[in-house]
Amino acid sequence: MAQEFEPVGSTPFPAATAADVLFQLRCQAPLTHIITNHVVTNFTANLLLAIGATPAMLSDPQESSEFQSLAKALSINVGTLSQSQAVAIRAAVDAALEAGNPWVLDPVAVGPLSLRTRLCEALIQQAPSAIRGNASEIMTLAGFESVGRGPESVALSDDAVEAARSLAQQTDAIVAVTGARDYITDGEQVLRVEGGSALLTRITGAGCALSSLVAACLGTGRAPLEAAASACAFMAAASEIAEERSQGPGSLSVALLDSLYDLNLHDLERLES
Ligand SMILES: Nc1ncnc2c1ncn2[C@@H]1O[C@H](COP(=O)(O)OP(=O)(O)O)[C@@H](O)[C@H]1O
Ligand SMILES: Cc1ncsc1CCOP(=O)(O)O
Ligand SMILES: [Mg+2]
Repeated sequence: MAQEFEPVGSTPFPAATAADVLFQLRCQAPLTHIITNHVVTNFTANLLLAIGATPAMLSDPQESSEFQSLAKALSINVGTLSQSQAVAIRAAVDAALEAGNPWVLDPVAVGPLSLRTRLCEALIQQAPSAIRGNASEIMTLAGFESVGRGPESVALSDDAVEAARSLAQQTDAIVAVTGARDYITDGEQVLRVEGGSALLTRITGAGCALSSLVAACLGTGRAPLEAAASACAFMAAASEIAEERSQGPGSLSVALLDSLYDLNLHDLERLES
């Protein structure tokens, strides 16, 4: 349920636009190449399939490069990065740019760890279409002061809006900073998605899967700001319904797949009330 809160400069994202992107997503089922961490691979693939996208998890450097001629979008996540995965990520991003495909970065736990931090700093110079992270990650990547605690945020998304805007201006990417409220910005306009379920923080992979859902929405060819905000709205609406149907984190993650499967305009409109 939406709260009485109007952060200066942000506007609520309309349900009707999200429903339109959902329709396009289901019509096109965009093939989305995902290089992600080994904690969330299965959950991410199931989540994309449930809503109607087509995930493909490939991580060999040569195949990652070749696959971009087939895929519509690429999702990169550094959650369990290794030196060899970094090679595949670089190959895939180069190929995505070559093919003209949109690509999304999820900078999991960027900051305290050098391998992923150096890679993320290099990747944001490579024209990502969107960057999705929690408040700590977005603040760190934007060069704002922040203390991270591994993959979990220690900051509020409400306090990371300026960092998100700054990062968007630095990179020309859409930046989505998520948390109790999600903010999605192109550096000027800031859209807001409210609602959802705090129980999402009690299962692993909600943020990672959301980043891949952003990539799938971008793969429809929709304008990146609307595509990224739509993915956030899908997760918020579906998790709100899933929480009502579940008893805790275990049943929530199953109920989330079910509610994404039959998500509709009516569900998305609940976020506005
Ligand atoms: N307190 C909360 N209430 C409702 N939804 C939340 C809350 N915290 C996070 N979420 C949602 O959980 C998903 C993952 O976001 P987040 O926790 O910020 O990412 P990460 O898992 O990368 O840390 C997003 O859809 C976000 O809106
Ligand atoms: C627990 C964990 N450890 C490394 S990656 C990862 C998953 C993080 O998932 P999310 O960022 O979606 O919470
Ligand atoms: Mg994360």
